[in-house]
Amino acid sequence: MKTGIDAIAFDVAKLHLPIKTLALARNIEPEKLEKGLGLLKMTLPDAHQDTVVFGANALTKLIQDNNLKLDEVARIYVGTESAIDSSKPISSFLIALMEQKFGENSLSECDVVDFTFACIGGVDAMQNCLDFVQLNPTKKAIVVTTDFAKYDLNSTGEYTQGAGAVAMLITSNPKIVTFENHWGVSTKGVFDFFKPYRTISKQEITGNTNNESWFDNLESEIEIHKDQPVFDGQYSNQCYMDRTREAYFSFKKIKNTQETVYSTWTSIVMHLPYAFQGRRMLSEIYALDASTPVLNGEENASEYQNKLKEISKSDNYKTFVSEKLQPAELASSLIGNLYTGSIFMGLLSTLAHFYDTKKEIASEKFGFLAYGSGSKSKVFEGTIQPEWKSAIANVSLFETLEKSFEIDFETYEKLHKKEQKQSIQEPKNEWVLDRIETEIPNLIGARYYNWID
Ligand SMILES: CC(C)(COP(=O)([O-])OP(=O)([O-])OC[C@H]1O[C@@H](n2cnc3c(N)ncnc32)[C@H](O)[C@@H]1OP(=O)([O-])[O-])[C@@H](O)C(=O)NCCC(=O)NCCSC(=O)C[C@@](C)(O)CC(=O)[O-]
Repeated sequence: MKTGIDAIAFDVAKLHLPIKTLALARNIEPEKLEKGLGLLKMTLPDAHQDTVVFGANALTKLIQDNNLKLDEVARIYVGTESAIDSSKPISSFLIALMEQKFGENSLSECDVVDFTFACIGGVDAMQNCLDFVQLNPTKKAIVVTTDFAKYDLNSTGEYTQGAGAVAMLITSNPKIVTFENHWGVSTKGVFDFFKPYRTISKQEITGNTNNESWFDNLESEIEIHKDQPVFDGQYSNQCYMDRTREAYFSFKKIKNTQETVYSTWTSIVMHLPYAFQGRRMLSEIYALDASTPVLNGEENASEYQNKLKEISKSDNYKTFVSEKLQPAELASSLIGNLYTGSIFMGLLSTLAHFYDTKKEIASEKFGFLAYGSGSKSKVFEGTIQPEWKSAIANVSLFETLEKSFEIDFETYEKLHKKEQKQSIQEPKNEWVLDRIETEIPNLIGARYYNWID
């Protein structure tokens, strides 16, 4: 029995800063970001938005566009690394919001949970749901990925920011893509990118040495949560390359094949922290799994790197990139990093591109190379289904991204620093964060949301 993605919906932040504006403000050559990394715009949340809002908007669209009956949905599993609470998962908020809109107790028997492993949590959630549907073919599951990729101002991550969510219906005999049960995995515990609990000594804030209570904080250290990660960009690239290479060859071993695996894939969909990450990182796998070996294993470290550079500039590799990778990059250039949603947005971008260019891809195989910092990669493959076109006909990906609202640099910095309290765009047909409780003691921090028609 086949299992896979039956329907997709998305909600990407509707505000963007052109990359050129950021580059000029930061004294970076715009060509480096546009032509070197493939960036054109970066999206960011409006004042009324957070990751619950994006997830709830994508989920609401998925339910409405596909006339889903909520009592048929057995589970909603969320992939995120932008949780807003250390105990209450985003999926618990989503249940409450969907019941607010579609009726009390309509999801009371639905199993929900969040999966967190940096950018790969959405793939983990999906793999789990595929197994569930395999065991329970009449049941439906939903995977929601939702994140806000926020980096410190002036950091090398700043130009890779983005925000939004993707929601997918996982069923038996799906309309869009089925996945084979072959999963190449590579894992290693490293610190390439992470979001630790940070502390500031109370003494540094108050100037007092006697640990006096400060806003009810009795501890001598004040804990700080930041959305922005601690990271080492070039090291994270190396971890990305190492894990995906290992997972790729693990996948090849599981498939028990001698052939060049990537040649069997019409498109390759990778985790894209920025549009050109895939093409910059894949040249090694391209060389190592080539039918005529390009690397002989005798090279020293610098010869190896030089050969990879040479390969990545070759005409053959450029053709390979434009055929197999470029369709997935198109949306990424206009959005930025979606963390858990990036790989699924890459799939949607590829499908939307082939839909718009009228290329028939039914029965074609796609390769998927997922990565999450910390670090883990999963490599798997899927087959596009005969009804893929009708299933994405109303998704309107590029038309929606086209309507994104451009903001200026000053507004961007105000939003980033949370100084902008008023919404830039009036909300319409979407969820908004209405308020956060500050008075009632046993509800401090509770977040309340409303649907705006
Ligand atoms: C991604 C990095 C490291 C990039 O770091 P960087 O230092 O900004 O850029 P670079 O020097 O690595 O590359 C610049 C490219 O632009 C080219 N260039 C230069 N000038 C020009 C010009 N004038 N015209 C045309 N091209 C130009 C230059 O030649 C080079 O291309 P290449 O060497 O590949 O050919 C940085 O943005 C960063 O630190 N980002 C945050 C971390 C990150 O995204 N890491 C990616 C891997 S880890 C990951 O994917 C997981 C993640 C981040 O999503 C988190 C998670 O799992 O949750």
